[in-house]
Amino acid sequence: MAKKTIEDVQWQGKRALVRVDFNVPMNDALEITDDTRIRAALPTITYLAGHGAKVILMSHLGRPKGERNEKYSLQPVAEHLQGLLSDIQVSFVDDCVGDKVKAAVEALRDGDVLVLENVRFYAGEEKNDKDLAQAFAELGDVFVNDAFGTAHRAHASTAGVAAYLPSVAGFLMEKEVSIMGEALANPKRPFVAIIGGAKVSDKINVIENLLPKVDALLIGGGMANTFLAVQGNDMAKSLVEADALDTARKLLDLAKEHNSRLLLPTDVVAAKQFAADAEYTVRKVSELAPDEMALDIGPDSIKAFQAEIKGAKTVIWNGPMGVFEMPAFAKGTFAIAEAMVEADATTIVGGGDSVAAVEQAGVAEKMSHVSTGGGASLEFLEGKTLPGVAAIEDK
Ligand SMILES: Nc1ncnc2c1ncn2[C@@H]1O[C@H](COP(=O)(O)OP(=O)(O)OP(=O)(O)O)[C@@H](O)[C@H]1O
Ligand SMILES: O=C(O)[C@H](O)COP(=O)(O)O
Repeated sequence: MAKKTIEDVQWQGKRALVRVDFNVPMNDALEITDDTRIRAALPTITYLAGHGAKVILMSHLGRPKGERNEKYSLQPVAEHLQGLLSDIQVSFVDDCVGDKVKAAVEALRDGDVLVLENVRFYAGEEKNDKDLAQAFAELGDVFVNDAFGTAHRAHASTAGVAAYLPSVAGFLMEKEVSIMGEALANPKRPFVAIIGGAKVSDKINVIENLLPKVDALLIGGGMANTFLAVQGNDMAKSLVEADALDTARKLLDLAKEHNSRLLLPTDVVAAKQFAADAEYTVRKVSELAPDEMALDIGPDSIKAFQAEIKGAKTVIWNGPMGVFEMPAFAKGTFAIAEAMVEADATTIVGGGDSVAAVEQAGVAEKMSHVSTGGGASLEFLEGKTLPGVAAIEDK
């Protein structure tokens, strides 16, 4: 990528102020239930420590609304990080600015790691407050942004601080932006995108941005119902967004305009109740009974989608094909994941439920890239410039 990275800096003895995205899920006992985001930051942390930097990590956790709240403390995350980094000394300080934090930074030896308390305990963080950004900047010599998952937020610790320090990307940020950026700007073809999830309205901009670029766009999940309704199918009790019918029509026209093939399901798995134990049956999309709803793509659609994926050289996927939380309606989603694993292609899974699905299927390691960003990867696929990326210096 055309941005400076941690490899462009001489680190020995310098203070690396690193924004990471340690916004990890936790249970009521404050145990981390998925540490993917912490592990994803390790290459940057070990590189910096290994090159003699004093490593100062800042992150948000949850949405504490500008107030200190122990439920959102990063202390358990710091402890978990120490468990992952047995050769490196990791300490924690229960604030993220001020004299106590400055003293903790002073006490660091080259190669040590310090985790600061949640930056969202200060209201200025989300307001991108200049004073807070400056207070962060005083803690480091160079700012490293490795928080791709938060790069769509213009906050004091993601964007504001970059005005006061030399700013470079960490390895995770570099990987996310270069793999997804390259796929969008210069894809190996055929380029196939698969979009699913509940609503068309959440993904309009993604579809608009992808249609001119892709060779084929496969649409599944609840959002496909709205397109199928526009095409004259009676979707019965299925989730259809009445407000998005015009939009769906325009997107179908846009596909024609760009000569991109837009594939919709031809059959679905239908049930009478939205329930895990509901009886289900396979129906052509034109043959739903009045009391049925479509909850997954059907076997013919799976075959058609798989054939597209099999022939592709680049595949990007965002959003499940059905209600994958219920095993009866998860086959379409898992079949897409399997097809991507088998394809001889660059395979990218962007954000949210599709990432959960590839993890459940145990195939995350077999994809070229699984993004650590939910909202951030969606905005990236929309073609937006992410403030956290824009703030990093160009090469
Ligand atoms: N046919 C369907 N009918 C109703 N709900 C559906 C259908 N297909 C998928 N869903 C639901 O859509 C939800 C996922 O939609 P969403 O748009 O949030 O996905 P996503 O792109 O992965 O988003 P996020 O990043 O917010 O997780 C899942 O909970 C799934 O059960
Ligand atoms: O989990 C995420 O998507 C990021 O950490 C950003 O969190 P936010 O939506 O609370 O800003």
